[in-house]
Amino acid sequence: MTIIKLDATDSTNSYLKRLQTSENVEDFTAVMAKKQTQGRGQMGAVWESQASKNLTFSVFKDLSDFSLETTFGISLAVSLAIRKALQAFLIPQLSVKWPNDILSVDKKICGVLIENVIKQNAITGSIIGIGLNVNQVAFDHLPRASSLKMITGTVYNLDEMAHAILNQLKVHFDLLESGDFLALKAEYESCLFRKNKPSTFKDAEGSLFSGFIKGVSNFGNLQVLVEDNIIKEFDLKEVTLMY
Ligand SMILES: O=C(O)CCCC[C@@H]1SC[C@@H]2NC(=O)N[C@@H]21
Repeated sequence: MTIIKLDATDSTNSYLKRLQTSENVEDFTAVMAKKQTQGRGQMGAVWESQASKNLTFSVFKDLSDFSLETTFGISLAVSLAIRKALQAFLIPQLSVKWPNDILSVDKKICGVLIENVIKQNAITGSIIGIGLNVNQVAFDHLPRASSLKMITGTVYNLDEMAHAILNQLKVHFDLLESGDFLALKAEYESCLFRKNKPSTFKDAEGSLFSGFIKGVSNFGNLQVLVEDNIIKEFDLKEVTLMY
């Protein structure tokens, strides 16, 4: 597993995307940058991260020989791999906020941006961008963000953390490849943030509604009990969990 280390780039996801169009990139090649000038988050958001304090890295997963039933499998493997790696560092109360934010003690410590590489109408690879807040100690205007250092008081080595996540990514993609999709989904649902708790959501029009998260579909849609016996499914563009 090659790790390319950069002092700065626009976005490690964009860097890896460019690299794989110009050369043959091996499975699990990773790009790590001390600083991103245009870090990207989900749904077009900006990802901000203090230089040299956190992990901002992207991993290329070759999917050309991978039989993938649904792309949600990638999301499952990635979220659970990060969670497992962090468990080994004894990070407390880890949960996954749908679809793939990692929380500790109900605060967001890690965001994931998965971008698929499509060639001739088929998904041939995935660029998995991981922003893990490690040693940063303040997040102005982001009251729900935190870092490993803020939670445990420990300063962590970024290289060690990256290797631990890479190893777990490999383990979890192997599980996915050997047909463990439903087992991974069950594990994901067992650590799903606010599952079965009364929660408030915002729909695409901006209206609030309440319900209980029950799980996820095989395609990764969030299943919410909105009224007695009525479960509705939402995709990422259709709903935001307001906590
Ligand atoms: O929660 C989110 O919105 C996803 C954040 C993903 C951030 C990471 S940092 C490394 C990689 N490069 C990027 O530009 N984004 C991802």
